[in-house]
Amino acid sequence: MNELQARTRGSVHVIGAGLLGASVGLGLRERGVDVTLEDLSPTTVALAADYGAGRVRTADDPAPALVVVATPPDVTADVVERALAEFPGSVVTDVASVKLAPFLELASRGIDLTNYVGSHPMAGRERGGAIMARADLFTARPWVVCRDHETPAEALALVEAVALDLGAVLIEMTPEEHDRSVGLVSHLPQVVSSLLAARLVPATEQAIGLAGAGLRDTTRIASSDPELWVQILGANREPVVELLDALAVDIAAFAEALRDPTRSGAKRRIADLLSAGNRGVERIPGKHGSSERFTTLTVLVDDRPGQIARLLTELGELGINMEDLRLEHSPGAQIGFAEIAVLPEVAERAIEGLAERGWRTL
Ligand SMILES: NC(=O)C1=CN([C@@H]2O[C@H](COP(=O)(O)OP(=O)(O)OC[C@H]3O[C@@H](n4cnc5c(N)ncnc54)[C@H](O)[C@@H]3O)[C@@H](O)[C@H]2O)C=CC1
Ligand SMILES: O=C(O)C(=O)Cc1ccc(O)cc1
Repeated sequence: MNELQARTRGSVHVIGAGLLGASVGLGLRERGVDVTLEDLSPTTVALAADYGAGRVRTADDPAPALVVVATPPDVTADVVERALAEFPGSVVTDVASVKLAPFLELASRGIDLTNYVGSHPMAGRERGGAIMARADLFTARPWVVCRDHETPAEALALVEAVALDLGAVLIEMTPEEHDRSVGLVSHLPQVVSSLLAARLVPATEQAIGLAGAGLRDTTRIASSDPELWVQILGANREPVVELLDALAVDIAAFAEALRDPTRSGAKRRIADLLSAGNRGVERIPGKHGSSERFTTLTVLVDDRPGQIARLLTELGELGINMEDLRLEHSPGAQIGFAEIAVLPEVAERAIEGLAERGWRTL
């Protein structure tokens, strides 16, 4: 086992040993953190323990330093309340996909929330369950932490230590900011993807047989668990309904323009909406060739064995860290393109260094 030094001090108790809970357990166990597991389902606890996500809590175990509540959103407030009562000296966090509803629910019950810090890792999979868990689920993914001014520094530090031990990138937000943001980047895409995929149900085999990457890209998350999403969307309905209403206006405008594209201004309206999409997609972090944070160099690569390996080695020798790589090559063509994303401040040095070594960049 790769026991890297853990930032997390003390033991962690996970309540809800499904996809998220077991993934937290697996990742922390890799760091040598003592993890105990609990679930309504004894089979889920046994499975998660068998996978190496932790062990069953015993009556002799001292209170954990941190409790991670990874149960469905509709029971999150209840489970957090119970954890705060059962472990009064422990910090309690949850990983539910919505942050305002559980917080307001807890606050309305008059519970002391000093030791509660809501959080949300922006990482998941289409299917839940311990069997789908992965130790690296959170690697390089944002992990939102919702503190308030009364959150003790040690409580915040403990939740942050767990997120960092799991390889995540910390982001602080208020519950309201969080829910608005995920409404746009996670909940609206889920609805659109599901509704789009639902159009395929009555389609002929012949039509479905023509499906390619475009349809796969836009419908991947339509395989998500409806039960979980009914809860998430219900708990974040205000921002999501607002976004859906705005999208419906755009869809109606698009259809109207397309109904008679010969009408004056119609083609421009269509082009404007499509190019707004181009600008939007370019803002997605990590999307190829797009991130504002990186400069993309296109390097011409001869279609000979070992060329890409040589290019990467030589970039390494130049001390250039590659942030992203995309290869483009048409079968049969004598040349390919390696699109390499680098930090803007090293782009010029990379171009010069590569030119000196005989590479052609566009
Ligand atoms: N699935 C995803 O992609 C993501 C989910 N989340 C959030 O993580 C939380 C868990 O989701 P998943 O791990 O996907 O679900 P899951 O269904 O894989 O696991 C949830 C587990 O909680 C257990 N459980 C339910 N009620 C309980 C209770 N009262 N006490 C103890 N255990 C209980 C269930 O038996 C189940 O094993 C949810 O709040 C969800 O919003 C956050 C990020 C991504
Ligand atoms: O598939 C994806 O793009 C995800 O990132 C999944 C996901 C689902 C629910 C969340 O609350 C957070 C992340």
